[in-house]
Amino acid sequence: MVEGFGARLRRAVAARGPLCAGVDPHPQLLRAWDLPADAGGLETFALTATEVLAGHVAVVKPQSALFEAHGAKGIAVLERVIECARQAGALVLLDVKRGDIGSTMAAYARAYLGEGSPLAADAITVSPYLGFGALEPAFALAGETGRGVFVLARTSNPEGEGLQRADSGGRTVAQSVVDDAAARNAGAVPLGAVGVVVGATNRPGELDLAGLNGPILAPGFGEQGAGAEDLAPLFGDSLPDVLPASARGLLKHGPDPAALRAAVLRTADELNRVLT
Ligand SMILES: O=C(O)c1cc(=O)[nH]c(=O)n1[C@@H]1O[C@H](COP(=O)(O)O)[C@@H](O)[C@H]1O
Repeated sequence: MVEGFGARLRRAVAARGPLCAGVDPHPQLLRAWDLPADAGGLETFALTATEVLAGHVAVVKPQSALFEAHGAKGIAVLERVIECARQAGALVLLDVKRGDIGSTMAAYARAYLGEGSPLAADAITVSPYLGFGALEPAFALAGETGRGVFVLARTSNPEGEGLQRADSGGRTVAQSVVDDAAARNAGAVPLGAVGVVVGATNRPGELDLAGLNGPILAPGFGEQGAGAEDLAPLFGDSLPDVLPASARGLLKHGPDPAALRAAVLRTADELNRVLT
């Protein structure tokens, strides 16, 4: 039987700490690294960043859109980033935010979670807007292959509030996503494979995460304004399952690999101090 994603993630976090390093090759960052904003620049940027970051963190999160923007060449670089991160011992959470009707979702699942697919990662981000149940093919394939799925619940951006805090039968939409994920994770040991995304920029007390039994991706840490000290008030007892994610806050320290390495080590230390 394959080892579940929850167990794989627990092991990685125990060894390296909870920081999730984003590999987001924004054109502005390429320019700041003195690279052309083309596929060649993308390749140098993404592989340099991944080689440095993936040796020190449990999870690397490449942002797919920033590779897709370069067409087929960008996708080829993304495949190499996934491989490079894996070689360096990190789990790869591919940030693709997919979500579709079930039959199409099955195709997305095969692309990103299927054994042998060139773009298969250890986990992906998905959007529940077509219904939590429409994501079932991704949950099923992730379960079979020891991979994970992170469902957007309460995102880090200010525009998410109206939709995610709307009433859904006496609870917020965001809480209903958390509850559906909890139902999917019930009984999993040590941790289920269905995670949720809850931005680190959110206010404490909005969500009940106690029964989730799954990982929580917390982007917004770093460049979007949340700091290590915000995590305990926001996540309380769920803190051990939180993966604080930062991309630009780390990547802006390149292109010097030593400076980038120092930044990721500093951030990981800061988190360890607050979280332990
Ligand atoms: O799913 C995500 O990763 C995500 C969800 C969310 O609520 N907010 C959010 O910022 N993200 C992603 O996390 C990354 C944040 O990047 P930085 O703001 O540069 O640290 C980007 O790749 C976003 O697309």
